Amino acid sequence: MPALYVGLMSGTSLDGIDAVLVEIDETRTAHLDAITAPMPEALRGEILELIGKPAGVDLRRLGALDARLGELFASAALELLSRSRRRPADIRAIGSHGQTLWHQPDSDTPFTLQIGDPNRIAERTGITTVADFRRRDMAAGGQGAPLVPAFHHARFASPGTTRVIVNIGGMANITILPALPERAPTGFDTGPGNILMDLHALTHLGRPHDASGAWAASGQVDDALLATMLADPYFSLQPPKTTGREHFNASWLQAQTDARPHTPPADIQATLTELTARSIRDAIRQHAPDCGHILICGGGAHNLHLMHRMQSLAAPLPVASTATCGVAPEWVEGTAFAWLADRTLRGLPGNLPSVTGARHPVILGTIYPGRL
Ligand SMILES: Nc1ncnc2c1ncn2[C@@H]1O[C@H](COP(=O)(O)OP(=O)(O)OP(=O)(O)O)[C@@H](O)[C@H]1O
Ligand SMILES: CC(=O)N[C@H]1[C@@H]2OC[C@@H](O2)[C@@H](O)[C@@H]1O[C@H](C)C(=O)O
Repeated sequence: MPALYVGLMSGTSLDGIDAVLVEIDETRTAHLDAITAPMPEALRGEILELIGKPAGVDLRRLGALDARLGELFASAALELLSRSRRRPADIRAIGSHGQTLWHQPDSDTPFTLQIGDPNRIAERTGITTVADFRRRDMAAGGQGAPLVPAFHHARFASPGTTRVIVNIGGMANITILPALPERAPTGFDTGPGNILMDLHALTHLGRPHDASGAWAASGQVDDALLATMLADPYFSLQPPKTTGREHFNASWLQAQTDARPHTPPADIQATLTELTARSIRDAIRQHAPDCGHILICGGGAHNLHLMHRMQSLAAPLPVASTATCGVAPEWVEGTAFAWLADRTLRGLPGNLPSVTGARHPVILGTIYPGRL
């Protein structure tokens, strides 16, 4: 019997909350409807302030933010239901990723912190909510990310062809789906996705992103700057590996551009776009030399200049959007968290140890019951 789920995703770009209505049965996952609820500017500012000054966190603000984000996630789910004319009773569960505030998998005490109180989501919507997906994988020795590769495998694997799924959100991550179905998928974060381009566009254009990459397309790549950026040790680390705003952030960008004070802003944008495209291409070349097909998802799929650069760097390999395989690129992550919630409710593991480095597969997440 198919069941309906809602996937909620608020990613590292902080551009909004994706809420996706998904129908799942034994053999198929189909997304039926979706909305993006805007992230209120004040909340976005508070999140960035907390992430930017981790040593000076005010616990009262952190607690309040957790509660307010939970309410916002609940509102996004209810808005989606009202738009698609469904009642809470029609929905088996919500899978909520939460908002990552900090992710530190490689320290003495590894931890990852997502907020957006799931109790509030369950209480406001009355729907059973699954959340806190990353920490069990980390407790089992994994990176706690990326988690979407298991869904990529279920939805996009194509026996006979090695496919690479590339998510270009704030950060970028790849999933390698081997041609031989008996081989386990692999994957990792390749580095920055849109985050550095977004930061630079905000500073110089006053806009949250470089629409379609038009500004980057007007500039020239600064090869020396690109080489310095690519020399960042993260790019040569071997997987399993994950990264985030803790490393690739405004200070990182400032340090890079300070070293090249004469490079015009449009050229820096062209170079940042090239950094994203090159680091993804290099990761695919090194880790999936037999790749036959690249599929792109995440908001970066809407950056035409970035897509052209990916196509040109990967040629003759075909590079296409996941839309060509039936899932619009902006809804893949939300759909994945609905799928992961279904795995949890069915008592099935959601992590891939071959991706996260965990010692073994685990059932991910915590279940917050809906209304009686
Ligand atoms: N039309 C567009 N032109 C250029 N860039 C775009 C466009 N639409 C979306 N983007 C980019 O996509 C980003 C959002 O992508 P997405 O929602 O996949 O990220 P996320 O889920 O927040 O991040 P992550 O996957 O790292 O958690 C925006 O911040 C912007 O940079
Ligand atoms: C800690 C965290 O939130 N990581 C995100 C982030 O955004 C992209 C990349 O870095 C990926 O590792 C992960 O998200 C996706 C949804 C994942 O877990 O697959």
